[in-house]
Amino acid sequence: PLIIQVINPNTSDAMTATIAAAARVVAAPGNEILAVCPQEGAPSIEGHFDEAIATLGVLEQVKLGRDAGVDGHIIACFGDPGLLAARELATAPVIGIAEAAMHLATLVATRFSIVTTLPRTLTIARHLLHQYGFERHCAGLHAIDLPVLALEDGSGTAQQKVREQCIAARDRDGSGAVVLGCGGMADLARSLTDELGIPVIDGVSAAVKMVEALAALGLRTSKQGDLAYPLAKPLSGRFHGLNQ
Ligand SMILES: NC(=O)NC1=NC(=O)NC1=O
Repeated sequence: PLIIQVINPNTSDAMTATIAAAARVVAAPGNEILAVCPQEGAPSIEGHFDEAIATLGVLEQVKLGRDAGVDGHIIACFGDPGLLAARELATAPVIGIAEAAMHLATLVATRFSIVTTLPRTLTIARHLLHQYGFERHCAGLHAIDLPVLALEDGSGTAQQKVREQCIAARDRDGSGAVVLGCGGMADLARSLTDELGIPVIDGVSAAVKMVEALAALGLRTSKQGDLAYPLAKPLSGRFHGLNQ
């Protein structure tokens, strides 16, 4: 059995619980989901600045997980904050939910759309499409124009907006699949897939199965070249020891 660390990079416990539940639904029997979030940081991540703040907390959690011997790390925020830095620190695989969802979307459709939260985070999704090489696969990007934590306010308004944007994406973009662009949407994928009749993909569950696949194949983060462990040097103050 595996221990899979799922890191919610924001500090909102309700969203950590949503993410953890979605991960546990799909985890193979016997595999443990260790859901964590940074002790300090941003309550939600809605832009480049928030991502920079969150990255330190992600790295601290990755180090704790590695030292606890987890079999994989998942960065459960759609910006995949700190992904490559985390891979330097990690021994086990590190999967971001955006890359996981995008990869799976390309396996079931020739073109996919993305539905995310605030319009200003659309640029972050575009940057990831470029970084991962999926620009030509993405037929459209949509935002529900609600803040991330609206997904946890219990009103159902955000969930309804996600549903509307997924339907619009299916009917207007000519895409065969939709990627949910927020960790807080993780619990919506199954019901939307059934209702819309096309694959609606959540990156949390996608990442859990990718970690399981990599572990089954004996594949871990390469420590050759740029993903080798961080160079040994004395880090000062709050960063002391983080690179060890
Ligand atoms: N595009 C997003 O909504 N990104 C996110 N911000 C968070 O705090 N969690 C996410 O997944």
